[in-house]
Amino acid sequence: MSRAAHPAGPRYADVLPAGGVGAPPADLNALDPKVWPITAARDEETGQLTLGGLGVRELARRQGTPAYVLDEADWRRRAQTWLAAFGDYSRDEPPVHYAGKSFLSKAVARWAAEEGLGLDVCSGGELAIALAAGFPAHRITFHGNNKTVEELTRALDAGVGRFVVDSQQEIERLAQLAADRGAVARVMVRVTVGVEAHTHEFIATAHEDQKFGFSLAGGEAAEAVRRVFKHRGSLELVGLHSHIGSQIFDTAGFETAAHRAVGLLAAIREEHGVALPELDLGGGLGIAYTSEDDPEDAFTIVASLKAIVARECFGYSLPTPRITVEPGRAISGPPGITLYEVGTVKPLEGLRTYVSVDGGMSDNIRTALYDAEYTCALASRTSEAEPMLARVVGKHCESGDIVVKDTWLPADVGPGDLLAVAATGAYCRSMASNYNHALRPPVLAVLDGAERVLVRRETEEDLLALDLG
Ligand SMILES: Cc1ncc(COP(=O)(O)O)c(C=O)c1O
Ligand SMILES: N[C@@H](CCCC[NH3+])C(=O)O
Repeated sequence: MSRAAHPAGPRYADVLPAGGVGAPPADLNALDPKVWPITAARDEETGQLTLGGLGVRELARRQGTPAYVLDEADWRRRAQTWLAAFGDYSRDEPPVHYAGKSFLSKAVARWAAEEGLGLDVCSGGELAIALAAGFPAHRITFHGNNKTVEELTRALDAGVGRFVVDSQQEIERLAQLAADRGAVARVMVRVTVGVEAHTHEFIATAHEDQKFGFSLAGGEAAEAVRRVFKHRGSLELVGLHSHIGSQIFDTAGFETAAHRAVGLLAAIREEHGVALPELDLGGGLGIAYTSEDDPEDAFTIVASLKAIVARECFGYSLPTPRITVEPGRAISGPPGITLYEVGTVKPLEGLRTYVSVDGGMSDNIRTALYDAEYTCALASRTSEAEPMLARVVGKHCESGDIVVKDTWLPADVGPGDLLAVAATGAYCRSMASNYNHALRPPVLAVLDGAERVLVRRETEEDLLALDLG
């Protein structure tokens, strides 16, 4: 082992593992395939991380840091896998709708279109990107608890395929807007199924005390269905929608959600004589942010969802509806990494070493917001230095500006080194901010040894252009 470059910093043997960090991995240079994109590898000669056949040193030299890098092959493979898990389906009604909130750009919308996915958007902005990319409108689902009249109008005019209605007011608004145009909007009713998903409070969405959906227990969901049926000329009810939260590993939550949603489907048939054709169980399928996470594969999840719904429907002698899902993170998360350059290293005696990078909470708010955990690796080279307990922090004026709370890095990490944080393809660029007037990093796609800028880096001119003085 080489000598540590920061002798004042804690050695792993001297400190208790903090905040869930386990013992250091046997090989700090290894890239766990569960966590890193499929094409991630170490260059044999230089030791640098390569992605899509490109070395990160050259990439950083050309494009600068911080930068989000997306492995296009991995993204597409995940989309294909989710669709394949469903077997046969109509191309006009794909069973998998990619949740664009996780990350959407025109190129990504085109990848989704080419792979045959549907697309879930939840704002006028996401809709605008999808339409600008030429995404087929009939494969778009429009979500949101407070869609504006302008957004609904635009979506109706564009021919959006499904509206997931989320309030009584919205049902009335949409019915009116559709009637004004002589159109019929295809609608799903979002049902709050009362499931306590085992995930962070801020990303759980099916317990009673939150803003999304119509409560099943309170009877609001049945009332919403009645209201939609009242507007038969302008609204067509195509199914029910349930989304229980994010980063979920345990299918028990989906099981309960399906049980309760199918109960409502049965009640609807009883009351209205209609068996609705579709049940959307939402997204939320977990991914491996660290080697400790063990997500099920898409085939296992889909088979289990299908079996649960079929069993529940059999119990009610109901025809089994078409099942749809809306994975965001499970498609876009693992293919993405963030590349940073180290600026300063500050060993704190007896505690840990703070490694400051050139980004932070403005490009990844998930650590501060959800206590999210990430995996980080020295990317510009390999190192045989001993492991040091590190916290990777950003450059913002905030002590909670943490990118990776606890990680083991080689003790010789220093200024100029590149660090890569894995699984940042979802909810990092899409939740990025300009805090401290930071310039949001670019999104680069890498494939077969070439990179393409999907979203360019912001410039000071961009900042100044918004500020009218
Ligand atoms: C309605 C809905 N569908 C799908 C998703 C996508 O979730 P995830 O990216 O965790 O799969 C979300 C976000 O949580 C959501 O709110
Ligand atoms: N943004 C969240 C997920 C919730 C978004 C959709 N309801 C995350 O990063 O995990």
